[in-house]
Amino acid sequence: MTHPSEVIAAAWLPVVALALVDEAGRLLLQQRPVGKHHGGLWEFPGGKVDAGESPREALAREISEELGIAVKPADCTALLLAEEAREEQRPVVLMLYQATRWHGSPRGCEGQSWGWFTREQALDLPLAPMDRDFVKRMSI
Ligand SMILES: Nc1nc2c([nH]c(=O)n2[C@@H]2O[C@H](COP(=O)(O)OP(=O)(O)OP(=O)(O)O)[C@@H](O)[C@H]2O)c(=O)[nH]1
Repeated sequence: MTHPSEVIAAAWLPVVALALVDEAGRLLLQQRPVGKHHGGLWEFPGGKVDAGESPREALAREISEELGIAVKPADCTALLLAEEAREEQRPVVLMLYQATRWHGSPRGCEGQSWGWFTREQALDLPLAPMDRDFVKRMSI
């Protein structure tokens, strides 16, 4: 029998993203590769939740793959939620978490541009739509 969670996953795409906040209150943002959905726009690091993963497990995996740093799932706090329709594809449901603790120094493991930005600097970037909404709603 099909489990209800499989039916849900077939109808929408669960994506997690992490707002890493440094001691100065800046946010880590990275640029999406050109040619992909939202190519060239800036976003929080993260990605799709794989089958069998919890959102926080997916975050820890994606952050390690993309930035080469270790974040403990328990240090990621759920923050905000947004949803975006896509033509001919499942809508994305983006879950934003926040962390102020990690191990290691971030680097662009996938060749992406990235940096630390104040809220105002972030809002001056060409952000992905849901990410712009998140930064506006954040109280850092
Ligand atoms: N990781 C991430 N994805 C975001 C953000 N905002 C946002 O709209 N998305 C969208 O969420 C979807 C899934 O993200 P992803 O990073 O796994 O996408 P991808 O195309 O790189 O997947 P792939 O690694 O399987 O090729 C993409 O359509 C992406 O544009 C964000 O802040 N972080």
